[in-house]
Amino acid sequence: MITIQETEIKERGLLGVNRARELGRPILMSVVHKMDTTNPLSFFNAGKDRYCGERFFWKDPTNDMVLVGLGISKQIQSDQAADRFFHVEKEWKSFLKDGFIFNQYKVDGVGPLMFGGFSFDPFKEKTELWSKFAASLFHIPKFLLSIVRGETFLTTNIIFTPNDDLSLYSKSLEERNQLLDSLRTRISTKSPSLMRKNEIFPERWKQTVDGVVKELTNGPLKKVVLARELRLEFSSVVEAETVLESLYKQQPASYIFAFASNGDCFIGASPERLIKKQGDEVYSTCLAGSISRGITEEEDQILGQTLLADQKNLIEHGYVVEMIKEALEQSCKEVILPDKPQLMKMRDIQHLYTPVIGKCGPNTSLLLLVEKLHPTPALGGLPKTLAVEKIREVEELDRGLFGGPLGWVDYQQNGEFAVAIRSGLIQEQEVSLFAGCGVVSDSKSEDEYLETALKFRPMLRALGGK
Ligand SMILES: C=C(O[C@H]1C=CC=C(C(=O)O)[C@@H]1O)C(=O)O
Ligand SMILES: [Mg+2]
Repeated sequence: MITIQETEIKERGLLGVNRARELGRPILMSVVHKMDTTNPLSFFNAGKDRYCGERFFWKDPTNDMVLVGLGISKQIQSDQAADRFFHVEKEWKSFLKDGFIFNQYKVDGVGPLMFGGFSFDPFKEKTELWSKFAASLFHIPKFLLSIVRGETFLTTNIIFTPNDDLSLYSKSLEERNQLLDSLRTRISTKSPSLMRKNEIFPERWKQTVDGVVKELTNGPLKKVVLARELRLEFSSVVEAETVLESLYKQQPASYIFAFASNGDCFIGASPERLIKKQGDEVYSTCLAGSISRGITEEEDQILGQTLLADQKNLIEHGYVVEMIKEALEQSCKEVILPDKPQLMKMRDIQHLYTPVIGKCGPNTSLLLLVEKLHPTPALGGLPKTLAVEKIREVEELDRGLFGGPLGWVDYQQNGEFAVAIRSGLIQEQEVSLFAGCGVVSDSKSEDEYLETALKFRPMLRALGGK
């Protein structure tokens, strides 16, 4: 329980009202409190009725940062393609300007923070599938639960407009108390049954892979990542909280995310970091090259060793390392990475993995780094622009947020973005799953097809399918 003094209500209410009137525009007031340990899934569930299409969830693989947002106090959204990263950053900074932030904790991920993502390719024609999400979409929640390295905080964001009066502050606190009172609410854990599985044109997809392979042998394209969709139909509405709970249990080493917008929910468990910024340090990940897990420990090790020595996968991985290193060297004083990949083992799949650390200036923009990196050749290809154009031309899928940068930025401009893969889009009784694979000149379309099937598995399991 958070106790509030009467004087705080009056003083802060007055501050907000006065400044909004003085400046003649909306003003943010953000208040941070420390809380007792709270289950993040219960917090997400507590928002089910009141904030249904206005929720997000984020957990990083180390469990250092869990974020749950309920309600929307401000939305930054645009379908404009040009300079989209710059525009989001500009709007974020102008939203923070002249606001009041009551935060005594020097911890990243608390206080005002925006969560959201960018579509994979804003120049690709948008289809009905992604109609509920703007191509650049960020939410600044009304209430943010942050669990940072084991400590729990609650941020309440209030927007004072010139027409508001003192009572806005106390109303917001009332709403918060109601929310905290409903934390114990349990949701039904009954999963709907999977009725139909529809692979979207698998044979045509393989032909597209074959066509791209032919082009790769003649250059200048070296790698193109091609993705496909699996559309699922269930016996009743699929609840994001049930899927989230399953992903949380089944994929502890992944980023777990859910992002609801206008009734649809983009959800997944991605192993891939795009970029994390903490002060003047940045961290990225090269992840590309895949093989299945073994049933026995021995088989698993043999598969891992096979992957580490496989030329096709080493080339596929090497392109990602080359590009990320080069992109970070443009913004960082120092970039450190091992000279050989190691293995990252997830529940269904193992990957070639090279971690990258960079030292940048304290004022380096996180979104500028996102712009430089996205898409890495793990999702786009090499050379970057040509590969994205090729995908736009030959891929039938509207990727939307799949494969794009998804994550958060706090008011100190720290934050983290994952590459939104191993993911799906929940649309009431139906769900689309997405998976891609790196196509290089040695690729065989049948193998790539099987690799994408493996990548559907984490989401399929979480949905109760096989
Ligand atoms: C594009 C995906 O995975 C990427 C990340 C790791 C390994 C990959 C690969 O081996 O092809 C992909 O580049 C996906 O999961 O949809
Ligand atoms: Mg691959």
